[in-house]
Amino acid sequence: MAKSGSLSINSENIFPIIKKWLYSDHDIFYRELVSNGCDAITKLKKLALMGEYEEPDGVEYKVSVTVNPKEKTIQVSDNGLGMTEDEVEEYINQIAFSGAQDFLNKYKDKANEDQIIGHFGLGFYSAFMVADRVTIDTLSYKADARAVHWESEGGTEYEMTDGDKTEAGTTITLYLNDDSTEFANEYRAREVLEKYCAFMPVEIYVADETAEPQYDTIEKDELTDKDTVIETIVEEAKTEEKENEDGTKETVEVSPAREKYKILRRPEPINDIHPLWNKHPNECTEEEYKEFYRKVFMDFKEPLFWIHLNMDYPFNLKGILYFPKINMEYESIEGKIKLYNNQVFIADNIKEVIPEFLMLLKGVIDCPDLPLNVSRSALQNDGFVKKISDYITKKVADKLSGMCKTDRENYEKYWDDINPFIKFGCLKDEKFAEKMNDYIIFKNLDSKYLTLKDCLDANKEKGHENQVFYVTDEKEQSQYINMFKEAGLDAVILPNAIDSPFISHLEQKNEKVKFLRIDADVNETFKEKEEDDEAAKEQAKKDAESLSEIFKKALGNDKLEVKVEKLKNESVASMITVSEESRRMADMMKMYSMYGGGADMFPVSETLVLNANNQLVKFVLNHKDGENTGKICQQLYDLAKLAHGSLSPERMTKFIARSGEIMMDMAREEQ
Ligand SMILES: Nc1ncnc2c1ncn2[C@@H]1O[C@H](COP(=O)(O)OP(=O)(O)OP(=O)(O)O)[C@@H](O)[C@H]1O
Repeated sequence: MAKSGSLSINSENIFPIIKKWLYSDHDIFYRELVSNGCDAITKLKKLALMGEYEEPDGVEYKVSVTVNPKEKTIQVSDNGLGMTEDEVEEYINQIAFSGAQDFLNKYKDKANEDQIIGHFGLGFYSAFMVADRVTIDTLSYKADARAVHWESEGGTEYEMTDGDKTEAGTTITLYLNDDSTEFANEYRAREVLEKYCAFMPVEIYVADETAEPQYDTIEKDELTDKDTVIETIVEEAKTEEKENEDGTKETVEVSPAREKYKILRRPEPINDIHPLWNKHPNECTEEEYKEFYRKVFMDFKEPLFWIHLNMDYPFNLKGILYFPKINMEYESIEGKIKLYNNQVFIADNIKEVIPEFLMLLKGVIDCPDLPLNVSRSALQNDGFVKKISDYITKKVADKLSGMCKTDRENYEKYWDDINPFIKFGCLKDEKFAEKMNDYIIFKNLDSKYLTLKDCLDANKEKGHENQVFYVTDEKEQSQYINMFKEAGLDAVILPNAIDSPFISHLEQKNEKVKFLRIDADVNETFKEKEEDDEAAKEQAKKDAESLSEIFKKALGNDKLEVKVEKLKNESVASMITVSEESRRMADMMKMYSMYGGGADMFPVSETLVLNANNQLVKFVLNHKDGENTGKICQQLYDLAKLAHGSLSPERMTKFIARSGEIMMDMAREEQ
């Protein structure tokens, strides 16, 4: 048999396009060739099961990748079903080629963002991305099949002759082009194969033909039939001289003579052919889940918990989603969901399949039914893909709500870590929000966890119907927290950036409910009852106007909002309140300003609240033009500001100088 032909229909341009188009990740040729080898083995195993093929005794199915950096070659060998001459003609010369051509016709004009997921569908011809010359040596499993040798340079012309393969299977040899020699490096090969093939269903071995052989020494009883013994090492018995009671000496054996073997290092497959996600959840242990997580994500912090997805109908989907432990202060939250198709890695974080908010998790999803040889935008509009995404969302919500109902203790324990994720999910996905509605909890000032209803009920009792008070920063808002506690009021702690949009979302859903930061206003409970006496009211009004004037003048700020209240707690002189609306608006602008908007367009409107019951405030009112009045006003304003967070550097410098002066005055008085 000798046959040559041209693959060319009008193919001159095709291979340059393949090379260029896939330039960014042409390492996928490894995946394509190795997965073809796995497929060939899986098919042969099926034939054997059906009785159409008799397996040779002791057959070990495997795909071997052998690199040779000196010759710049790569061989991918399998002992699968192989191909007859007719099959090479059909599958390689016609189908594979037309497959490659189809693929290009469809996608060559598309921009990068419309990339085909994982470039499925290119198959065997991806070899030409990295090789100038490719050969196939194959022998079909069929009884009287003849071995075939196929070769092609540049991928457009081929030659077929008799081959010399004697065992069923296929060996593909790539003669790498000068740009791609890196792939003949064993470590590079391992890196690529570990990325794409880590869970393929047939054992994959990698070796460098040119590397020096490596050896191990094993005990005699560890030897198996598969080992190649290089040398038998005889360790002589160890003896010791021992003195008997009667003073005579004797030599005793402490360890017997031993035989050991020096063997060729046993090859280890690079993959795990039984990934944990394929096991039934009932059969997996906690340690197995953790081990799998460490191995796949190289994250040595333990995950909080996980969800094992296992579905056969109406579509096939398996996977494990982990909730990672997040250190909010130092890390941005960035998850990783690896997508597989029948144990073949496709890509990370494909947002068309996995709901965006789930991208914060880490996990693996294997879905053989996914139409992956289509473009991303087509995937996005695919009803089936939407169903998959909905299923995953539902499973996550079920797990969380189930935990809240039956394992509340752990749910609370994890809440601080998982709540940003849940809140993000509620904002992004209406269905998820609905399912999670009753399982959103809030940590209060006593570190207890309450539902929204609990908070509303408690506040209603205290006369604050439909209001929820919250703290965003326990240090900055400590003055207010203390006042709240003294008054027997409660607030919830919402420290994360996501909380601000989340509470707006809750307010939209529960129309009457209003969230107020603890410093948004002076709470009615802190104030003395208003006087009934008209004259007293009139006087209070006048005093307030007068105080406002004095402070504005002393602080040189006409626009300052001043409010005078009679607080029950006389020791409080001044405090700052910040209007809820303007603060939220400013927070939002701050968030947008990261994307180029102006943060200063919406200044936060703050009010200086003075306590008319406080002695210092009274002093100011009665000593409008006093020598120290200005200083006292400034100091009271700065103190209020300090209790509310911090001063600007400039203001802080003045504050320290002024405090010094005040103490100096006190010292002088004592003299
Ligand atoms: N190692 C192999 N052993 C046996 N047959 C093979 C082997 N490699 C390829 N083939 C045959 O050649 C055909 C074409 O291969 P190719 O990789 O181009 O596409 P595919 O595997 O069918 O599809 P895709 O890779 O796009 O999922 C295969 O369907 C298979 O029949």
